[in-house]
Amino acid sequence: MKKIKVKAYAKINLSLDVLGKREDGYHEISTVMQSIDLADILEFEKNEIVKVFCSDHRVPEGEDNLIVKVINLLKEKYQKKEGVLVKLNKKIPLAAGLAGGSADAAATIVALDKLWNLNMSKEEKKEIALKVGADVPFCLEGGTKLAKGIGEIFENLKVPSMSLLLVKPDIEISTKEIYDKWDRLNFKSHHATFLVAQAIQEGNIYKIAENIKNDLELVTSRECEVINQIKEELLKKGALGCAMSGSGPTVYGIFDDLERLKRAYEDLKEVYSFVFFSKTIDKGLELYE
Ligand SMILES: C[C@](O)(CO)[C@H](O)COP(=O)(O)OP(=O)(O)OC[C@H]1O[C@@H](n2ccc(N)nc2=O)[C@H](O)[C@@H]1O
Ligand SMILES: Nc1ncnc2c1ncn2[C@@H]1O[C@H](COP(=O)(O)OP(=O)(O)OP(=O)(O)O)[C@@H](O)[C@H]1O
Repeated sequence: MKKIKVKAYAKINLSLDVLGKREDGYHEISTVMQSIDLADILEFEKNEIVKVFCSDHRVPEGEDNLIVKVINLLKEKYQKKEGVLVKLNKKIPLAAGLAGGSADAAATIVALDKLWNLNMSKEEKKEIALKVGADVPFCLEGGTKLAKGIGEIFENLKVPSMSLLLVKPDIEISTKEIYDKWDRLNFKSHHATFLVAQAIQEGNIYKIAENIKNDLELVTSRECEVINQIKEELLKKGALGCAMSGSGPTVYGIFDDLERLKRAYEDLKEVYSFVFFSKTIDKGLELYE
């Protein structure tokens, strides 16, 4: 029986400017999105029924799972009667600001396109992706992108390779709540994206690290003081710069010295439940048939 295996990579936001609220409730943003070397592994196999098995029991296995959402959208669009078995080996922490569910959704689009011989165009894949979530179109493409709109209008960038330390405190964040609070709190954007994109174009990791900034950090760190604490610790331990990813709570630091990074990893893993040594990569998905 044909099986397809996909590695679905997480993302971080090297910048995130919130520019305003649209009529549909979504926010216009300007952000630099970056794939990182931290991935869920998914296996897809033809079957009569639809069933998702996940290694982490906190992940919903029914209709709320973004994988199931993609399967149902594709079944409807292409009038498919068959099902699929999906095994998800979850490595990307949940509700962490790292687009874990979105990466799984993107993986499902490319896997089912192959498994069900759908011959989807790039535009058709993107259309399904956007129906599932704002981060899913990025996860389909991956790499480094300047993203506008609600995060789906792209310009390619090429980032120099960077070593990162990710630290996630033990809290889970609702993206919707954080955007809602952004409106209520009336914060002003830092407009960091332009400077970060410029630094990337110059290939200058020091300038990138100096400028990384995420507007949503203003909201999340109000409730989770630990975010500022992690940032302070990362800087003290030699990070060139650090910021929160997405709606949080994961914080990452950029390092140019692997010895310092290793020491920071050893120290911080004694304190926080998820500490991960990662690096930037140039793709969002990897498919094995
Ligand atoms: C914070 C980021 O991760 C940064 O890349 C994204 O903007 C969020 O992307 P996502 O989690 O895929 O978002 P979705 O699942 O589509 O939306 C969750 C909720 O976040 C809010 N949302 C999301 C994206 C956006 N540009 N504006 C928003 O206001 C909406 O209230 C929406 O109901
Ligand atoms: N395949 C999936 N993997 C993880 N969570 C999923 C999945 N499908 C649905 N969910 C639900 O979505 C919630 C948010 O999960 P996810 O890990 O995608 O958040 P996130 O990384 O903060 O996303 P983003 O960065 O795109 O805002 C989870 O708490 C879970 O209930």
